[in-house]
Amino acid sequence: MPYKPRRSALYMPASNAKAIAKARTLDCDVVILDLEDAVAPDAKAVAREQAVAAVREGGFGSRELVIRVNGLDTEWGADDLAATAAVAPDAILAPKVSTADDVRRYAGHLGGRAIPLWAMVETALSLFRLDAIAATAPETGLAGFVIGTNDLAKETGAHLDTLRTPFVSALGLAVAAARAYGLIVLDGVYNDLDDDEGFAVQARQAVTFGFDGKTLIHPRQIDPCNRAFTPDAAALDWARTIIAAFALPENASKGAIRVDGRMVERLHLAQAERTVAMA
Ligand SMILES: CC(C)(COP(=O)(O)OP(=O)(O)OC[C@H]1O[C@@H](n2cnc3c(N)ncnc32)[C@H](O)[C@@H]1OP(=O)(O)O)[C@@H](O)C(=O)NCCC(=O)NCCSC(=O)C[C@H](O)C(=O)O
Ligand SMILES: [Mg+2]
Repeated sequence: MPYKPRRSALYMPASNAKAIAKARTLDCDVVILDLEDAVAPDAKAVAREQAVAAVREGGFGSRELVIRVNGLDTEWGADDLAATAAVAPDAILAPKVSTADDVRRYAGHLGGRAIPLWAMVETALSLFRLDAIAATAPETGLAGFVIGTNDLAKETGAHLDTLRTPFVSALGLAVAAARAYGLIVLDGVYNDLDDDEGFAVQARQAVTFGFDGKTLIHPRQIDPCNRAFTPDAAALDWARTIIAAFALPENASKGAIRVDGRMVERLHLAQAERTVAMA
């Protein structure tokens, strides 16, 4: 499968027509039209109509277009799923997934259409069910996890700091569960819109955890996020050095070699190839 960048995934309320129009010009890899928590109850119907119209009209170029629906336990969830499944966005994002059966319920509302499902990891219960939730991928079309640190903080009573100290183990386990079943995995949002330094610190932490990208709430977070998730010149040089070393005839049958004083194995070759593809 060719590498598809999901470094920056910008949420916007689908009730905000101006934001949707602006998204077509922004440098994010993924656009998430939100029907859920960013939309007030009396704007839910308009948001749904505008999200559906946005998919129909297109104009988002190479950006992936994802719609986050309301939960199936709300009065809007089933209608959101029916309307969005009919226009088939690049993925449908299901909120507040707690169990494997929750994913099956969302998948059951897609009318048999093969639309990738992404699941929010944002309930306390989900943290104990990550393996079972991710394992539904072949049967449900589950293709991604998106972390929801705001809801996790709300449910657990934890205080969110820049480095998400209360959730470090949860973040690591979510990445591991996603990788175990071939899902993509996106980090949560950074709420402090004017704190560029804090955002950069958190984005670097997300890269360290192995996330594919980070969800965002404002256009000003896109460039620093893309920078954080794009391999820098040193990483790219090192990746190319590893690829070149394994391409030498004398290394053709070796599993581990010495490169610039470091042990390098074929698993590092695979990582190096991914780095070059990302760059
Ligand atoms: C947070 C905001 C409400 C701030 O809005 P505002 O103060 O109006 O922003 P600015 O004046 O700075 O906007 C400048 C221009 O940029 C456009 N803009 C702003 N935000 C977005 C956006 N997200 N997408 C596209 N365009 C955006 C404005 O329209 C201005 O444009 P222009 O007039 O042409 O200059 C607002 O940023 C916002 O609504 N953000 C998204 C909120 C959202 O979607 N939240 C839901 C997801 S977060 C979450 O719930 C995660 C998870 O579930 C969890 O539990 O953690
Ligand atoms: Mg949430």
